[in-house]
Amino acid sequence: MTPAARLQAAIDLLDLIIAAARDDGPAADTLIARYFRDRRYAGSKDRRAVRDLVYRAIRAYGDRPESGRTALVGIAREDGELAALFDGSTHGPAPILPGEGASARSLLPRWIVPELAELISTQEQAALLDRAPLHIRVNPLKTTRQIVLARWPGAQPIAETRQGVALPSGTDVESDQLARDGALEIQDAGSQIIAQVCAAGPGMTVLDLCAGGGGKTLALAADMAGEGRLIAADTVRDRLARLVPRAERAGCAGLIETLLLDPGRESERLAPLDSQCDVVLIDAPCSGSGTWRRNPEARWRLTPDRLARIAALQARLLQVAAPLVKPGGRLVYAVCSLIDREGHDQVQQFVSSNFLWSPQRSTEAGRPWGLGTLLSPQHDGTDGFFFSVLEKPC
Ligand SMILES: C[S@@+](CC[C@H](N)C(=O)[O-])C[C@H]1O[C@@H](n2cnc3c(N)ncnc32)[C@H](O)[C@@H]1O
Repeated sequence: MTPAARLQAAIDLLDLIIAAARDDGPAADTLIARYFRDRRYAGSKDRRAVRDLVYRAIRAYGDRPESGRTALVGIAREDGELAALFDGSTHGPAPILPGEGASARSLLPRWIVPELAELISTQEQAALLDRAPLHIRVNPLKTTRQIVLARWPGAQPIAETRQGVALPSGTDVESDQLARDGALEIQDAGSQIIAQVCAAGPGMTVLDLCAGGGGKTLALAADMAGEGRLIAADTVRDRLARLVPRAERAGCAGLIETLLLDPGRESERLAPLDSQCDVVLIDAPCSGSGTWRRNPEARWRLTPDRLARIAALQARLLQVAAPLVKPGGRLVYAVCSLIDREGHDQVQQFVSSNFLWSPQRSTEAGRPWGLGTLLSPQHDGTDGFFFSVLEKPC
């Protein structure tokens, strides 16, 4: 492919990605893979160049661009070499017309900025799109942090985590024997801290209400050292199915029960756990604004309506979870988001109608924010999270 043809391919792909973001369609990576499956003439260099252009555009715009062309014309305005590729050649894009519309750069969707926690400075907002570090969690059921630290030059323990290790970016973790044996998992330090503040221990009954593929479930299982009852619940069968082989590899399958919930009827299925749980973790479905550095395209999918629906679900999940905690037990509420409506305000609202529950400060990590803690990429080197630990009255 000529450089101009690669640019046209990026424009076409961005059109598909923009439409999918608007209509809740497939993720950018899926669309890119499909696009090249149908274009076998594109070699690996072509694919890499097109993908780089697509992601450059995705990172450049917080608001969904009008089209692939307006997105790349916007970038071409700052990059003469790219502008020269709008050359009207056979497979290339038409020349840029004088006064042609171009998308305006922004880091975050404009409407979201006033929704972010006040603590998040403009610099921190920019850091939400920085490159994410590579963090792993060592599985103490299989190995030790010392062994893992010795495995890779440049590996560093992560402060505030018991089992976290930061690795140089690009380290091939997934094909390493330790990963294949379930001795480590790729997991952001923020997620590790949230699992830690649950303070799960041997012999406890623990419910992971939104367990998904089980990232935090596995960390809870390790803290329980294989003893007790750990229920991993979710409304999506495929996500829970992914947890099973991971738990087997991690050596904790015997501890974990999976429980598929019916959306809207969660309480019926969970009734046998009424007042039984030492810990309930709600790792709530959220906008994901704290993980936009890993998934920048998600900025184009979030709308005010969608945020309102997510916030309503989060409030309902707090109501579902509260009766399941035993007197003196803990409810841990977490979102990978820095939007107050999803974190700070949810807990405030919960405690105002459940005023005997007491918020606990259970880690030195992050900054106190309302009745919980905020973690952010710039301040803490983690993804962005809000979490709160609430103790049920005895
Ligand atoms: C933030 S993700 C969980 C990530 C997971 N805890 C981990 O650490 O890998 C939120 C999860 O909530 C689940 N979910 C959505 N609605 C739910 C509901 N009504 N009840 C329980 N889980 C729900 C989603 O399917 C999704 O897996």
